[in-house]
Amino acid sequence: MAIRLFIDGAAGTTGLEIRERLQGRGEFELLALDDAQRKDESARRDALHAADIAILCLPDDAAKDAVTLAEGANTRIIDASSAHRVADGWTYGFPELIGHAKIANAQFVSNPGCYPTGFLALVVPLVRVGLLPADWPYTVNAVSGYSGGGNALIARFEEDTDIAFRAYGLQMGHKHLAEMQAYAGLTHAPVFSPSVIPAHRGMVVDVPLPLAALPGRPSPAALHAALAAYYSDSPFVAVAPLDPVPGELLLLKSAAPWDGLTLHVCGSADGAQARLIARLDNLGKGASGAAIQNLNIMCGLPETTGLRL
Ligand SMILES: NC(=O)C1=CN([C@@H]2O[C@H](COP(=O)(O)OP(=O)(O)OC[C@H]3O[C@@H](n4cnc5c(N)ncnc54)[C@H](OP(=O)(O)O)[C@@H]3O)[C@@H](O)[C@H]2O)C=CC1
Ligand SMILES: CC(=O)N[C@@H](CCC(=O)OP(=O)(O)O)C(=O)O
Repeated sequence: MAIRLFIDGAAGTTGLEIRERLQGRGEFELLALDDAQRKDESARRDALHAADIAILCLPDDAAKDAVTLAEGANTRIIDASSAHRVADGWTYGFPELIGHAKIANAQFVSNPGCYPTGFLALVVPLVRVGLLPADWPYTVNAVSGYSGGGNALIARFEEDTDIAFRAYGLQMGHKHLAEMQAYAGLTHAPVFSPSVIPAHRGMVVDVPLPLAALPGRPSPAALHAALAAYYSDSPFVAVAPLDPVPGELLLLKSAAPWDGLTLHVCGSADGAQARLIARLDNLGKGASGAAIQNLNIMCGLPETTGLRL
């Protein structure tokens, strides 16, 4: 029997990409609400109760409401919003870091944020093996395609084509800080500089490291070897070769949807400095691709999404 799936927020940016990834997936029966009903509480409650699994692609407040509406049903929930990332009773849906078994058995799974996906993929394995300290004040510089801000930011960038670069998070309180700190087990929240470029999708997350000032002075080669070993079996995460250090990394405006995540260790010749850099699609491994990966794991299906990795 097909697994009944309800996407609450199916008309939004993340929901739409999830639906696209599910095309041709006969294991799932999609419960859909038409435009007149998609924000109707009683129709949403009915769909949330009828579904085996619901994926929430909603603003945070609406995602919390959806969880309340689903009360009394055994529906398993994947929440793409940031409402439950560090909440009790929720499993953080980052299989490569949390473990597949926890996600397979969870009722409530919270999809990671797009920026934390890059940051945590780079830092967690290295903190775990003691190559990077948990009490270092890390910095994170990142750029995102404008689809990262959903329909509202897409409309803004498509209407105002004069914007060449948008720095934000300037009050230092970005909503992704909590999950970055919590899942890396850091003493201090990182200093986070997010920004948006006039491309629809794509993301670069850059963690600069003054290696010579770190305890034990880890070498770029040691960082690279640890990441390569950690992700050696991952279908989603690739670690680029250490040598040669690329002259440049590009995000292309024409980039196609992509569910992979590529990690780079760029070290200076004397080993005194390095930049850990993650490249991903904010709508792929950063959102919709990760939701499908979690859905597959929760249903005991192969975890890959069918999209290029
Ligand atoms: N875009 C991205 O790259 C990423 C997004 N996310 C998260 O995923 C979630 C969805 O984001 P995204 O798809 O980008 O946002 P969008 O704004 O593109 O889509 C949100 C959708 O939710 C609908 N919606 C809003 N309120 C309600 C409600 N009360 N009941 C039912 N539907 C409602 C909206 O409808 P309407 O437009 O008519 O109001 C819209 O269709 C957010 O929490 C976001 O932070 C996470 C990782 C990356
Ligand atoms: C470019 C842009 O605006 N990006 C979003 C993050 C997108 C994301 O990861 O969504 P969550 O809200 O679910 O964490 C932001 O910075 O708020």
